[in-house]
Amino acid sequence: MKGQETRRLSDEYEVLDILGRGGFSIVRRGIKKSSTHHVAIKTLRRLGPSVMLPSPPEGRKREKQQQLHQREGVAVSDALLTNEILVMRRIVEEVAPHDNVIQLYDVCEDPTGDVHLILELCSGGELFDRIVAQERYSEAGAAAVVRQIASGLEALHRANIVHRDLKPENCLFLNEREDSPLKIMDFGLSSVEEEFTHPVVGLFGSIDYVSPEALDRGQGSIISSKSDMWSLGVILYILLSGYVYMHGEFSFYEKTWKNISASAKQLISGLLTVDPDRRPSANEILQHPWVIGYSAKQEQMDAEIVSRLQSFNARRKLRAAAIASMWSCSIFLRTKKLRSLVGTYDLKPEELGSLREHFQKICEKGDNATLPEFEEVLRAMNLSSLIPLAPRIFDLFDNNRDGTVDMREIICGFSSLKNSQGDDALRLCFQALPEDCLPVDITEPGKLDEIFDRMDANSDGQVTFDEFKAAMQIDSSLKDVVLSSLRPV
Ligand SMILES: Nc1ncnc2c1ncn2[C@@H]1O[C@H](COP(=O)(O)OP(=O)(O)OP(=O)(O)O)[C@@H](O)[C@H]1O
Ligand SMILES: [Ca+2]
Repeated sequence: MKGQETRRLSDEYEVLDILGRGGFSIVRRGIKKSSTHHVAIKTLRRLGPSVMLPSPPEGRKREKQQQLHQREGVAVSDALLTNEILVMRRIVEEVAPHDNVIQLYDVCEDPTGDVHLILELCSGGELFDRIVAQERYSEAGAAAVVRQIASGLEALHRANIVHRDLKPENCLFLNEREDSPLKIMDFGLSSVEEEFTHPVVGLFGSIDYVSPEALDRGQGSIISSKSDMWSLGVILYILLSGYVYMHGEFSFYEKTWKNISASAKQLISGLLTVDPDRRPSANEILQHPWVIGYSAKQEQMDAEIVSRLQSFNARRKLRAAAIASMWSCSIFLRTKKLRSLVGTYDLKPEELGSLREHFQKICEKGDNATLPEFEEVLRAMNLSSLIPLAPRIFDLFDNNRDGTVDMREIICGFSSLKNSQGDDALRLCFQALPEDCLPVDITEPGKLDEIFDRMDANSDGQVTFDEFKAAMQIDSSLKDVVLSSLRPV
């Protein structure tokens, strides 16, 4: 990684298509202009003035602590962002390059405060996607996966970095080749063992893979590198059975596990040991006979396990898609701001339809509009009273600060303006979105209700803060919704 000075992303990189979205980030493909090297660009948005990319080796610890403490009063999204950058920098200094840890090439910071992490591009897909697509799947194949994750963890743990959100979605293959390295990524929730980590960081993370000591926030529960080993145990449990591991319900049910080698079961039992001190370390399991491949079976896994794994993966993806749609919740929150700008500007359904048409006609590049294009749409619709406000409205919707807005979001915003009830607004949001950008089932009758019911634990038709918090802990992806709502607009 080179110099720390603030440089604009667009000077050095050409930004291409979207690879994925996170809670308050967007990841896009990019090309380094000077070398045509392909990269992934993860853009994180921050509040307030630009701070603290550099950190000199001497007295680094104290300085970082101060920086974090100083920022304690700021938004959650900011604390997480700061954390991710600190951890990535530590990886650059003490871990990289490593075959199984995502590499950070560079950091760019825009004058607006947005930070772009220039990362190694992983184009080989997610861990489980590849496993279920394989024609042959054996214990030996699963062992190769565990070996790679353990090897990455060993290097991270040696640098005192705890990932804290290890899950299959955060393991990507570098390329399409069969022998592609598997990379651990997404350090947004990670921590450095001997350093201060903003407590808010611990609020998030996927409950399915989290260790008992991380779950129990009581006194004396210390999150250490052993917490990652638990998560690896859960991943392995799923890899070899196709069953989701439930806390406290851990068994090697006779029928499912009868063909799995004793050595693999012994490893799982070790990793899923409640007492972290008795749980093996990454370094230790790298010597384990099953992990090195010595005692891992070569035979094709039972068809039943493979098909269960496939359906687990499908369900997981569907859930992720539904939750990604909930991300549109943020549209609702933004609508409030829009209302404060333009009042209850009532657009009739026909007008909404024509807004969409105009956008489609005028926007050159698919769904995204520039400010002049947006103004042109307003003029075409005889909404000239809104033109003086156009830059501010535009700004409200320009999530990633790239000078364009997604016209679908603007339509959603306007369509929900007159409906002050959140529920209705949300429903409208989904209706206004073109069908092809929604997960298939979200428009099904009852689907949205289901999502709300899930959050509304006492069924009084309202989601209290406590219910919301509980839902967030059960389903970490809900943090997307929260974070988007905290995102500055
Ligand atoms: N280096 C990369 N190469 C290819 N795709 C990537 C890369 N980094 C991230 N992605 C894609 O972008 C998505 C979001 O990235 P990431 O998980 O880092 O964001 P996040 O904000 O931490 O998300 P979350 O915490 O919600 O999982 C990933 O699921 C993945 O599909
Ligand atoms: Ca992620």
